[in-house]
Amino acid sequence: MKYIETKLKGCFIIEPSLFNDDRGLFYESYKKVEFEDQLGERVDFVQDNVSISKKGVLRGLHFQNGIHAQAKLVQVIKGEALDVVVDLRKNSPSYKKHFKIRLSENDHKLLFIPKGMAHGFLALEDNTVFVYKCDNYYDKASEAGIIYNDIDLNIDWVISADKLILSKKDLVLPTMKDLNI
Ligand SMILES: Cc1cn([C@H]2C[C@H](O)[C@@H](COP(=O)(O)OP(=O)(O)O[C@H]3O[C@@H](C)C(=O)[C@@H](O)[C@H]3O)O2)c(=O)[nH]c1=O
Repeated sequence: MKYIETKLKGCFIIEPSLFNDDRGLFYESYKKVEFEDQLGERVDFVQDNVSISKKGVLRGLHFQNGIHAQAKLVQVIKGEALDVVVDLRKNSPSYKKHFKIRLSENDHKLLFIPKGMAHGFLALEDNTVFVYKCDNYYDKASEAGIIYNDIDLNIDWVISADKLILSKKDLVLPTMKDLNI
């Protein structure tokens, strides 16, 4: 497995070693000892999530507040998604910067998102299956987010706004300015 740090410190792209044979494909998608060794920190995942999205569905940009903050290890096992991470760590050199990556069933890449980031993704195909591990439980009261089209972030979501499908909750998320970020 290859671990490549992104421009956001502590946020890694993971490229598994792929084993193709006559039957198909095998790869390890997560190996705790190697993962923690590469990251240089301990991460105890406690919850696994799956979401299935139609093409054009945008989920995000989400995070959980305070002690409920979550690090996430995300991947797409069917379809394709544009994954976006925003650095909200005030002391970080990449504070308020975002990183984008396409994750798909074809490249088998994963992304590790440390605590202190907002996360969202856009499904680029119907029935995109997004699978992720979290190191903290879902806590409804701690849910928070930033609106996907925040002017200061200026994220290029690659498809036009009229084709995006968002939840009612995500359509009314505040801006970074509203949140004093
Ligand atoms: C996230 C989550 C949701 N739910 C419930 C709440 C709600 O009724 C339903 C759908 O929730 P949401 O609309 O918040 O789901 P979704 O918009 O897919 O939320 C997710 O978005 C991506 C971008 C992330 O990074 C995740 O951490 C998470 O915030 O599922 C849980 O039971 N456990 C969970 O961990």
